[in-house]
Amino acid sequence: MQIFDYDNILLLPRKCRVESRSECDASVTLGDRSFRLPVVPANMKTVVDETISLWLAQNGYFYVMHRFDLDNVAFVRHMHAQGTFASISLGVKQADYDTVDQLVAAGLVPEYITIDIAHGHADTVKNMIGYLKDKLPKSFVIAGNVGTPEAIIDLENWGADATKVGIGPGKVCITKLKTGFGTGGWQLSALKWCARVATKPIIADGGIRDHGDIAKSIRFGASMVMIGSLFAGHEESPGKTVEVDGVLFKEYYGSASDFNKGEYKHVEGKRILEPIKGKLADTLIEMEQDVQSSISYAGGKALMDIRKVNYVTLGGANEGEHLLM
Ligand SMILES: NC(=O)C1=CN([C@@H]2O[C@H](COP(=O)(O)OP(=O)(O)OC[C@H]3O[C@@H](n4cnc5c(N)ncnc54)[C@H](OP(=O)(O)O)[C@@H]3O)[C@@H](O)[C@H]2O)C=CC1
Ligand SMILES: Nc1nc2c(ncn2[C@@H]2O[C@H](COP(=O)(O)O)[C@@H](O)[C@H]2O)c(=O)[nH]1
Repeated sequence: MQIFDYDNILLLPRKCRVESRSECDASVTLGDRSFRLPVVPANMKTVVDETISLWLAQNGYFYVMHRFDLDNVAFVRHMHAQGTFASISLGVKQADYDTVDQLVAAGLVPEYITIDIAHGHADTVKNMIGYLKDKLPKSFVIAGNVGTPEAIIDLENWGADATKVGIGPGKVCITKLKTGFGTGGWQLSALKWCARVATKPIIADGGIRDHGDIAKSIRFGASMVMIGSLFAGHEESPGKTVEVDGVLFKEYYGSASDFNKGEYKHVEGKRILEPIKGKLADTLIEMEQDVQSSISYAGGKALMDIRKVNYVTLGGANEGEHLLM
């Protein structure tokens, strides 16, 4: 198996089929909804909050609300009252089963539910998927995180409608250092490996550092990418604003960091500062334009045309050209 990451790959252009990049459609379908971009901000406390979730939903973007110190029932009710879809996260503990029961009792059906735990290839996830499919059969269930084809096959067989791939590639992840496991450093080829067996959408989660990495993820089998660090440093970002030598930053911490957990136990995340770079809406527009450019370089008009391109690997033993035959 070839091992590579975002920095070791470049996609190869095909003859252009548009006169303007505005003809290229960056939208993607997940479940029975279509979204402007194949990008979702990470379901982390320093990346999304209720206000950002509502704004994203109302402006044609997918979102996944985080699950920490949150009343999921009130959140779903609020989103539905605003006329938008509800997309929540759950864990696998008794409190999460209680949340499902409360949603059912209140007659609330979230359109999207993401089961979000560190080691998603687990019977606890199997049981939660089964519970959701029984109690909330109309909800679209995303399950993760995983990093192997075996896990993709199991999660799909257990009933997940989409899977999330990425164990430790994130900017505030320390899973690799603390446990010796994960896809950190080879996330893109792990995605390729997983995509070979997937029959349902994959969300590639973590490790995106540049907008071009979105197209690379699509090329290697993702339907969507989840991004934390590139979204954490905006004026509206929920993290605390910190001033260092006259420069403004936003704090960005891992969901498995002591900052999120409130205790130092099974810590697999850290806290960093991201420079503030303006408004979230502007970054999303720039991302859309960059994905449109990617589609045009792919010689296409639609997002999935990116899947048709060849690529080269740069540096290392795998260096060379890779042609689609
Ligand atoms: N994508 C990634 O690489 C990672 C992401 N995270 C994020 O951090 C947050 C917290 O995750 P998590 O700690 O799973 O959530 P929770 O604290 O809600 O734990 C979920 C359940 O899984 C158990 N659990 C957690 N890790 C493992 C493991 N390695 N093996 C067996 N059981 C495990 C926990 O029990 P117990 O704690 O008693 O073991 C608990 O019962 C999530 O948002 C997650 O996505 C965390 C680490 C890696
Ligand atoms: N190993 C850990 N992974 C974490 C933690 N908190 C979040 N995450 C994952 O990172 C991505 C975001 O990655 P980025 O490279 O875009 O910043 C996020 O979606 C989670 O999957 C953590 O504490 N430890």
